[in-house]
Amino acid sequence: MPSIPTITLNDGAKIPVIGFGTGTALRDKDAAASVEQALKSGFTHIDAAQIYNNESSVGAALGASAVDRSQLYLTTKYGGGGTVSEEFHTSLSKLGVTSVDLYLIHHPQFVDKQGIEGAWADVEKLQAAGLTTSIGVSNFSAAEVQRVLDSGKVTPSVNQIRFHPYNYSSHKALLELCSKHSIVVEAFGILAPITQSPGGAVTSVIESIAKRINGTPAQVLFKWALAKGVVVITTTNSQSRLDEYLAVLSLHLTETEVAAIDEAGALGVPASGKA
Ligand SMILES: NC(=O)C1=CN([C@@H]2O[C@H](COP(=O)(O)OP(=O)(O)OC[C@H]3O[C@@H](n4cnc5c(N)ncnc54)[C@H](O)[C@@H]3O)[C@@H](O)[C@H]2O)C=CC1
Ligand SMILES: O=CCc1c[nH]c2ccccc12
Repeated sequence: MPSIPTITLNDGAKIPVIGFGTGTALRDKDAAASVEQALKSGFTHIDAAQIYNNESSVGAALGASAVDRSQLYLTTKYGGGGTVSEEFHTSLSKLGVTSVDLYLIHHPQFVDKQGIEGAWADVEKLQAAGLTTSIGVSNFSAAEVQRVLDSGKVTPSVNQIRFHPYNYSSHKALLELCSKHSIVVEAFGILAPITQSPGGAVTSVIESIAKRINGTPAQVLFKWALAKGVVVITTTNSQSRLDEYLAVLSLHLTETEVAAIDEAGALGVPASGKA
């Protein structure tokens, strides 16, 4: 089983470039079997969150796995409700771990009266206490990232955002700011051109590239995102899709193909689709 390559974050920690998500279809569900299947298939990076309401089942799968904690990359996210410290410790307890690799503020709207600045200061304290190796944000706009940069002592290591060819050009200012501060972008919703906006300009381009590389359109979208230097967070309950996702590691797109996907994406989602 080939090991998943890593990217080095701005704090020196290494993050596997593909992660298995426990939200979307697994939200509010027992995720144990799906996480166990992903770990057995070779995923070592698990993306959890307080609001997915399934951290205990994720923890059960981690506990049952033959994979040592030191070989796992575990993320969870602050979802509001209580203070950052309270919710973080509840997450640790549910996940059955003593620390995580990455803790994110899940959404700028989840920070309540403490505000973005107050929540970030609390997240920084968790890192200083050695309870999370890296810290970051999710669904933050460029203006919201700038507020963290202006108020914080620590630069976020990650911003996890919805990212696919149809919204890539709209992220220009955010991606430039993240790049300037070496903030790694994590992509969710990368398969939106297949799952939510089929039949648009991107479809024919990724189908044609898939034929050339003897792969699938989903694999082309993953490779496109990896070519942009982002970490891909995806999910599935299907063994064949897990194998399909991990097989991207041995595929290659040319610069011309990446540019062709950019151009098709910039034409926008089809009328029936979702950006
Ligand atoms: N930070 C945030 O606010 C958010 C984070 N996430 C994280 O990202 C993870 C992945 O998010 P998604 O948007 O679900 O990822 P995704 O865009 O990779 O889609 C995965 C879904 O596509 C389906 N799929 C795969 N290949 C397909 C094909 N050829 N045809 C049709 N369907 C296909 C899979 O079965 C799965 O349900 C979540 O589980 C969660 O961990 C997701 C949403 C928001
Ligand atoms: O983790 C994902 C939660 C979520 C689901 N849909 C959206 C849309 C925008 C931000 C977060 C989410």
